Parts: sequence; structure tokens; C-alpha cells
Amino acid sequence: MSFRIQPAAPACPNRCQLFGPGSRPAIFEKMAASAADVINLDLEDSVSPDDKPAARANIIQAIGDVDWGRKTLSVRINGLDTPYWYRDVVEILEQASERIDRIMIPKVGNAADIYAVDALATAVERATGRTKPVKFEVIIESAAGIAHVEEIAAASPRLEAMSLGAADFAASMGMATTGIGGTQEPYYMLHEGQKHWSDPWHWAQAAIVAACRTHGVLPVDGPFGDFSDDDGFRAQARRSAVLGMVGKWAIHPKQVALSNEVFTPSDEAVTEAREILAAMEDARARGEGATVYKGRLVDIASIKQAEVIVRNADMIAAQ
Ligand SMILES: CC(C)(COP(=O)(O)OP(=O)(O)OC[C@H]1O[C@@H](n2cnc3c(N)ncnc32)[C@H](O)[C@@H]1OP(=O)(O)O)[C@@H](O)C(=O)NCCC(=O)NCCSC(=O)C[C@H](O)C(=O)O
Ligand SMILES: [Mg+2]
Repeated sequence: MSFRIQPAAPACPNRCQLFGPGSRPAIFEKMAASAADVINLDLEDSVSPDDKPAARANIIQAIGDVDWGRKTLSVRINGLDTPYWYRDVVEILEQASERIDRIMIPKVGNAADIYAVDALATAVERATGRTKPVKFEVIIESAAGIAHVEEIAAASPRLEAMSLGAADFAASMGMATTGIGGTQEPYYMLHEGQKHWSDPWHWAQAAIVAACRTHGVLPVDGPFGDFSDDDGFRAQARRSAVLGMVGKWAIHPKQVALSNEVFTPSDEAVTEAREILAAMEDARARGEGATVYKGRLVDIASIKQAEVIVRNADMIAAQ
């Protein structure tokens, strides 16, 4: 056990991040009216190269003009392997209002990528006299990103959240699939003639959660491409929640409610967590460190487990 205390991740709801192309300003008001906790206005892969300047201008105007309520407002810039990213950062931080909360950096490969954007953002903020430092979120979506995930999680005090980008991740890893998240038909074990499907995203998600929890960053599951498959989305999101992720992207508005449903602790879960805390309080009064709740062991670690659920529920209810 390390003597270092694990830092808390930011206490802001992040159950669903709704994406929309910056080249499609007609949907910005709909995004703002949605039930997503986070809005991601995209300058990257949903915007064609010719549309990048117009998309930047749309986003800069909308950051100030649209009523985003209490949502976290994030702009996904282009990757550092493109000629677009520096203009994204400079134009947004020079021209957009301070309503923007985060810049999302895609395809990060190592801590130096974050350092580069941090240096540029810091220079623009100082030059323009901005008073609210923009926060960062990153996407792990390459072999290099997952190989360096821990140094990326530690790279900047601006960093609030880290997502798995299943599509680019699969491409970078050379995975034999065109699916964006979810069950992959050929990824199964055979036992006595029966197929047992496994989860090809699991290890990357677990690595992201561990890196994030070590450094006080929110771990988030990325896109689920087949927006006609609600049950598939739910199944993927539930696995992510059990692993410790706090939310998931929506690439279509119909996925927002699904994500909020999965990543909001249920009444039953909260009741059980509070009962465990009460049972342990009674045990403590008796001078015991362990007791029995519904026929199973609960001990001091159970207090920490129950507190995760209660804290999360209280934080969401406070919004
Ligand atoms: C996927 C879409 C292109 C679908 O758009 P559309 O054809 O308009 O869908 P519908 O006709 O079903 O729309 C129904 C109504 O909802 C509105 N709408 C559509 N999309 C959005 C949205 N994103 N936010 C809010 N509202 C939206 C429509 O206007 C309709 O409204 P109405 O007419 O009033 O009923 C589109 O959803 C879309 O562009 N989605 C986002 C795509 C995107 O941003 N992709 C980037 C993120 S995923 C990624 O990059 C991969 C990742 O990096 C990785 O590597 O894994
Ligand atoms: Mg991507």
C-alpha cells in the first residue's frame, strides 16, 4: 500500500458526453437542450478538411451565444499530427468566451503531446488575459496512447477526463473489426461446442481506469457506433460502469438517456450502500471491524466501496 493518498477525480457529473460536428450548427441548440452532462463540439473527425475553418467559427460563436446551462462545454481539437490543431487552440482561446470548460485532445500518444497543448494554451491565456484556465480531456485511441497511458494521466493539472476511442484504437492496434465498441462476433472462446463471447475492449478500459484513478482523472467510455442497438449500448455501458468508468459518449441523441440510466446509481444500489454504511457504523460501535450484511461479509473496505456509490449519487443529485 502506497503512503500516497489517491487523489479524488473532479466532482462533476460526467455520465454522458454528447458529440456533434462543429460544421452542423443547426444541432447546437438541440445539444444544449439535451440531458447530457458534457457537450463535445467537434473540430476533428466528424468535420471534413474543407469545413474546418467554418466549423471553428461556428463553435466560437456558439460558445458565447448558446445557453449551455450547467453543462460542461468541451471542444475537440484536431490531432497533433495534423496542420489544424494549433489554429484550433489559438482561435478558440483568443476568440471564444470563457464559457468553454475543456479542450479535448484526440489521439494522444505520450505526455509530451499534452505538454505541447498546455504550453500553447498557457501562452494564449496569458497574452489575452483570460481568467479561467481551460481544462483538458484526452482520448486514448492508439497503441502509443495505451502504452503510455499512465504518463498521459499524470501529464497536466489541467487534465480532467480520459476517454477510450474505440474506432481509432481498433485501427491503430490492427484489430480485425470495423465495429465501434460492443461485442465482436469472432471474439469468443469455444467450450463444449458453445461460444462464449469475451470483451476485446476490457483490458484497455481497465488500463485507463487504473491510470485515471492513480492521478485523479475521470475515466470515460467512448463511442458505441451502432445507435440502433440500445441493448448493445446498455451492455457495454454497464461493463464500463462496473470497471470504474463514470460515463460514456453519445454519438446520437437517443444514446443520452441510455448513458444517464446506466451511470446514475439506482435507488436500490444507493439504499444498499447506505445500509452497508449503517451496518458498519453499528459494528464500529460494538468494537468490530467486520460484520454480516444480507448473509455476506462487509468490513472496512466495504465502507469505501459503499461511499463510492453514495458520493456519486449525492454529487449527481446536487446538480
Ligand atoms: C449520427 C448522425 C450523423 C445522425 O444524424 P441525423 O441523420 O440527423 O440523425 P436523426 O435524423 O436520427 O436525428 C434525429 C434528431 O436528432 C437531431 N440530432 C442528430 N444528431 C444530433 C446530435 N449529435 N446532437 C443533438 N441532436 C442531434 C436531428 O437534428 C434530429 O432532430 P429533429 O429533426 O428536430 O427531430 C449525428 O447524430 C451526428 O453527427 N452525430 C455525431 C457524430 C460525431 O460527432 N462523431 C464524432 C464522435 S465519434 C468519434 O470521433 C470516434 C472516436 O474518436 C473513436 O476513434 O472511437
Ligand atoms: Mg477517434
